[in-house]
Amino acid sequence: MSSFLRSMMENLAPPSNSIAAFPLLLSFLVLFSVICLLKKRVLINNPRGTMKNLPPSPPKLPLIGNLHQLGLLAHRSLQSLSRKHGPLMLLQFGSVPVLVVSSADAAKEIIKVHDLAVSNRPKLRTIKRLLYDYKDVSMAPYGELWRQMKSIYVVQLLSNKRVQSFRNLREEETALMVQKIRELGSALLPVNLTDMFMDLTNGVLCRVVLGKKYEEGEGGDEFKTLLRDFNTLTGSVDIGNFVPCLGWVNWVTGVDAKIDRVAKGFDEFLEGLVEERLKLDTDGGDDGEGNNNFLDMLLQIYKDNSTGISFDRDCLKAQIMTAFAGGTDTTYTFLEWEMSELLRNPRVMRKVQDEVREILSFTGKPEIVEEDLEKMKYLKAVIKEAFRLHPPIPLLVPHEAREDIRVMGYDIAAGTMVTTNAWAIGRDPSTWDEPEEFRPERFLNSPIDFRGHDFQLIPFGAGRRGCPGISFATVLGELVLANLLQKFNWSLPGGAKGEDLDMTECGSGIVHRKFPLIAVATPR
Ligand code: HEM
Repeated sequence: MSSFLRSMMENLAPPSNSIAAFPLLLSFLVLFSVICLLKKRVLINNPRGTMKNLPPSPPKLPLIGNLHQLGLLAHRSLQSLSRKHGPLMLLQFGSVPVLVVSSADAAKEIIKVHDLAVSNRPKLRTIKRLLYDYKDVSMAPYGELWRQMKSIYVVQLLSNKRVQSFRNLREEETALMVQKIRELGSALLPVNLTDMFMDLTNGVLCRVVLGKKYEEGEGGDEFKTLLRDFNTLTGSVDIGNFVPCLGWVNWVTGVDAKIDRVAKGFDEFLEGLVEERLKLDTDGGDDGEGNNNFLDMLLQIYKDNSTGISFDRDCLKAQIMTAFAGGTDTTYTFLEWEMSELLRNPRVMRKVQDEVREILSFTGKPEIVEEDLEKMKYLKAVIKEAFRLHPPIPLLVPHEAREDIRVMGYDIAAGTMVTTNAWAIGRDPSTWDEPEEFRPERFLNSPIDFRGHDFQLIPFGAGRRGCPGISFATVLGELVLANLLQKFNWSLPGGAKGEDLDMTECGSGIVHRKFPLIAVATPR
């Protein structure tokens, strides 16, 4: 409370509990608040003599601003706030201004007009410690290091040609999962699809990124735990980022110690891998995947001085971490939601099964191969619809404005964090007819795609900082889904109906199912 207000109240306060002076006190308080608000507005609007038109904001608390309004599922809380305050809304997380983007038009204007200006990432304390001082491509500030790493990802590690080259590996890992499901199904045992998808994506990413799989007993368990902790830590809100004087909270709650343990555990693991690979190289050995893996490709660039690209060992390890962590949980979460929606919607399940089975019987082949996927139009529509309703990272990855910009008539200051609510955009009734319904037909005669050109569907983000793993993730998703639908009939345990399936969400960065997806597979 300001000394002015305090002294005014002291002067006005009657000696007894008399209420006689109350209306007068109230009038003064109202007048004082109005003066304060006007003064504040003039200060905000006119720091250098120029009027600023800020986006609407909900009221905030001292010190923490709007942080208390985030809730456990931030994408949902932000959606309800944006319904009140509009598709461009300015929140305050402690000392950090945060622009929340909740409509396709607003996202389009930001990416089409201001992509370069918002291509920074905010500096977050947990990320700094887990990702080698922001040396990985996903959280590096906009600049030379990011440009070089992103071009390695786009041109070398995840180019269409490279993604094609992982085809055998994808088919092998999918066949392994199908075999496990078949065994459970034949023994009339339910299948934990969440575990199956986690193992599958873990296996694929291990082979693609590291060149080999880590099974249980070979450090595989420890690796999985580290990865789970990594994703939980990077997705959680660290209040010290926004309210520096509360930075000690993570120390008291033990989160700091956990970050140190995970960072150290991963560094030891990655260091061991790099050493092992460098030694193999000297001995002229083979790593099992014919050097067609990210680690070997990155090592080649790391050692080769003629490419014009140079990075240190920490940077190398940071890229491996990102590819692995960025690719595994997102892809398994996407498979989990996709199958959940099919189990909840038997009509759609039958229709997509008919399509997959018909195409396979037409080709006369015993197994689905990737060329067949091209013909599966309804399956592709199912995947788009699942991405619309369940983008695995509902709030995408935050950006940061590098300079002052003007969006839809509002002034946004340099340093503002920019968060896009892809989840809310996918359910916006002004864009989508019956947005809460799982209706893949809406995509059948529509050119809308999720590759970053159609802003009403952006589960992978868009623009310069958009995800380079789109083809990698979708071709795997299509192959897995087509196999599961072709080879098995699916139902829920105990004869439960689709509408009984619990769809509760959980998690803050990557949002997955709260409860594992359990289903019964009947082999055909
Ligand atoms: C369903 C699967 C996936 C989803 C939904 C997804 C989603 C995203 C999103 C929302 C972003 C941030 C975009 C933005 O800032 O605007 C991102 C960035 C990124 N993703 Fe993915 N991703 C997936 C799979 C993958 C895979 C498989 C890889 C690599 C193996 C990958 C690597 C990356 C990288 C390196 C970035 C950082 C790009 C940058 O900052 O320039 N992602 N992803």
